[in-house]
Amino acid sequence: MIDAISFTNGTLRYLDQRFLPLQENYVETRSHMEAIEAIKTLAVRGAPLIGVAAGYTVILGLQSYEGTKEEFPAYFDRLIADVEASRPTAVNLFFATAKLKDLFKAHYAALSLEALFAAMNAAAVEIHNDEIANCDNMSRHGVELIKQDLAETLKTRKLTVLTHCNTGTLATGGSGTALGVIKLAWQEGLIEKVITAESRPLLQGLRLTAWELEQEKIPFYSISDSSSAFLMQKGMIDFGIVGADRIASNGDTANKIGTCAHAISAYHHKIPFYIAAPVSTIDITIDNGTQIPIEERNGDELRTIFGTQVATPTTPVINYAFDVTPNQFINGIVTDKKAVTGNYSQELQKLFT
Ligand SMILES: CSC[C@H]1O[C@H](OP(=O)(O)O)[C@H](O)[C@@H]1O
Repeated sequence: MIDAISFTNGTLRYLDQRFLPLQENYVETRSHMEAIEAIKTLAVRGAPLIGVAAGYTVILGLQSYEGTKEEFPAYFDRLIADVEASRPTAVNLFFATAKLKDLFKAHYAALSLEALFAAMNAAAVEIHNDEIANCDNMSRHGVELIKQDLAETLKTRKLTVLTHCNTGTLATGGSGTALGVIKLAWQEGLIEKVITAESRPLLQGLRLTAWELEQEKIPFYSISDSSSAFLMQKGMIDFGIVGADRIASNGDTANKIGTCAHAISAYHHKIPFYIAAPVSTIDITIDNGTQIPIEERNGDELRTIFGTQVATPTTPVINYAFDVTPNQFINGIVTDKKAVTGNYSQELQKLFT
């Protein structure tokens, strides 16, 4: 399996995703500021992997601390704030920092800094291991849902599935969320081919999902984001499955920009459209998608393509990194605990009991 991220002997090692698939550059660092920059620049990306990286980034910050125990709370607050400022939408990042903040609150007074840091280090490793395990559970639940919902089609032929952005090993450290479901469905003989939307502007679909599918020898075609409606109209897509960066308690889902257009088109063409995400991506504290902070990124991501200027430097740009798909366009939310369908407000809440 691709080694997207690891933490060994106090050193964070990650595969810099900005240069894939043409260059496989691994980076090692012991600097939490460098790790934060890696998250900001999408060298490390993908909601679950951002959560894993956030945990390890805090550990790097702890390793750099040289002050007294009395001075530590102020340092820890700044460290957490810097990590949480790296990317605002993927709730997995805040899920990870919340775990570490809870450990601080519970144990700072009683433990030595050494013991507290050891407990936080163990928690960061647990977050990573959990995300890997989540993928396997999610994949199983997703395949069962596909077998159920597409049973009629499966009687006569295999399926063609649309996906968007990258939700595989590069986004999770495990087999993947949506792409993990796709990989298992392929292994079980359910999939004919994958249609991977390029995912402008940073092309996670064209670059990263295509690279993962090539590694897995799964047949696929890449398409421009704007092609999905036409392929659906021509009957070339049987279902869609994508990841998520934050899911509201009513099932409204934030995911890579372009997702909502695919979902609305799928709804119009009566094609099932699913979200696959670990429970750590669900923000049960918010009622609906309007409350999800949507990251706006530098307009140069559109004005240039990987260093080549394609628009004038003064071209005005609106560059939202994510959009929000209303729950009415989502046929099911596949999590590591179960596949949720029906009344999301009720059913998602049950995942936390
Ligand atoms: C496993 S879901 C990953 C999720 O994260 C991606 O965003 P980014 O590449 O900007 O980190 C995209 O929204 C994926 O769906």
